[in-house]
Amino acid sequence: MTGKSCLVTGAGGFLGQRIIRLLMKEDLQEIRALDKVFKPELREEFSKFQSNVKLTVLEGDILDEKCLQRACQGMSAVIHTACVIDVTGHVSREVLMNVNLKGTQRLLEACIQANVPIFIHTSTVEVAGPNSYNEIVQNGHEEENRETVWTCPYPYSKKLAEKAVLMANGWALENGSTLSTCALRPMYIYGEGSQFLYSFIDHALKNNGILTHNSKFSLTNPVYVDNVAWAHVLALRALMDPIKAPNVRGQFYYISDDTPHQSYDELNYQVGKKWGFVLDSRRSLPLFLQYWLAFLLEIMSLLLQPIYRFVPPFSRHLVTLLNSVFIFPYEKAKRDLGYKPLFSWEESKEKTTAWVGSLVEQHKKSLQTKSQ
Ligand SMILES: NC(=O)c1ccc[n+]([C@@H]2O[C@H](COP(=O)([O-])OP(=O)(O)OC[C@H]3O[C@@H](n4cnc5c(N)ncnc54)[C@H](O)[C@@H]3O)[C@@H](O)[C@H]2O)c1
Repeated sequence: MTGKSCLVTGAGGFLGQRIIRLLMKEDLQEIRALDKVFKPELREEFSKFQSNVKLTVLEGDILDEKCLQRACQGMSAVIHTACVIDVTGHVSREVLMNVNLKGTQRLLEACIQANVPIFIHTSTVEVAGPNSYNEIVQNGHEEENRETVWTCPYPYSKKLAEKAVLMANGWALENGSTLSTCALRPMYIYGEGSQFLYSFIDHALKNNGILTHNSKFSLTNPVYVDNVAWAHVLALRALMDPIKAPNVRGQFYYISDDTPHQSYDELNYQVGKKWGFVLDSRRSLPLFLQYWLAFLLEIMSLLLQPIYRFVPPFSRHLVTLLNSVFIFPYEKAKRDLGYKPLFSWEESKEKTTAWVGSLVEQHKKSLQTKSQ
């Protein structure tokens, strides 16, 4: 990849910063890290990297066309992870559609104008479903062409964004060459710094160490964050490799690893048990009741819409997402990208557990300070 460069959007996020760290070890000339906002600690870490690669940090919005033009200028590739994730309904539909779909479309247009020939898009397994908790997917694969039927903004905007990216494969650039695109669909991502894991642990810390247990019926294959980041680096290498690229252009890949199949709650427990966290042992409502209750709450929200914004505590989509068997191996990524997880389950669990331990420590310290 000598003399090559890469722009990473969402570079201040959970996944984006891991991609930057791995890219710094690649044979690249320049990396541009773009995000709406960077935490000061991360900026400092980035400024201290010892590497031959030039790292430029850009603060800007992917909806800002001028910012995108500047960011894309002279780049050989774009890895697009910037996104707003929300499955609770707290973020407005408009924001999700704008950032996730319009932002992706604008970035594609900026690549055409700036002659950036490679575009790697971080999609999500959610573009494929699950559509019903009754449907069991234990060995899902790319050839099935699964598609979410939900119109809630996160899966919907991600589905349309991925379609836009894959459709753009083969587009002519201003200089006459063509754009190559591909999309990666990671499973639920865990690891140090996960905002979801953080909120589960934070909630449990305020609840005597009891972890919520509302995804009892799910069976998924979560993936460790550095393994997902690694898949992005391999996708970049593949699209830059004239021999591998023809197989990868216009394709999407499920990205998982060797993390054992488990429910989301079980994963929280696995990385929290060392610190005394336990799963809530109370019985929960049968799934079909949860689902219909969610439906009633959604109707209530719709009726109240003209006078009040009522966000239901859970939706049919969330009940389905949290209670489905939805598992996708990584065979196609292995075949085309040479993907093999960098970290085993044991290593990933150990790192994540240590991070959970640091959250527990922080919590204890903040309690001590309050009591002084
Ligand atoms: N976290 C998961 O479990 C998971 C699972 C599958 C796929 N993904 C995908 O991975 C990608 C990264 O997710 P993440 O978990 O790192 O999320 P994250 O929220 O930590 O990172 C997203 C980053 O995008 C940035 N961003 C948002 N709006 C922006 C804008 N308008 N302009 C510039 N930057 C903007 C945010 O500031 C944030 O730093 C997303 O595309 C997501 O759909 C995540």
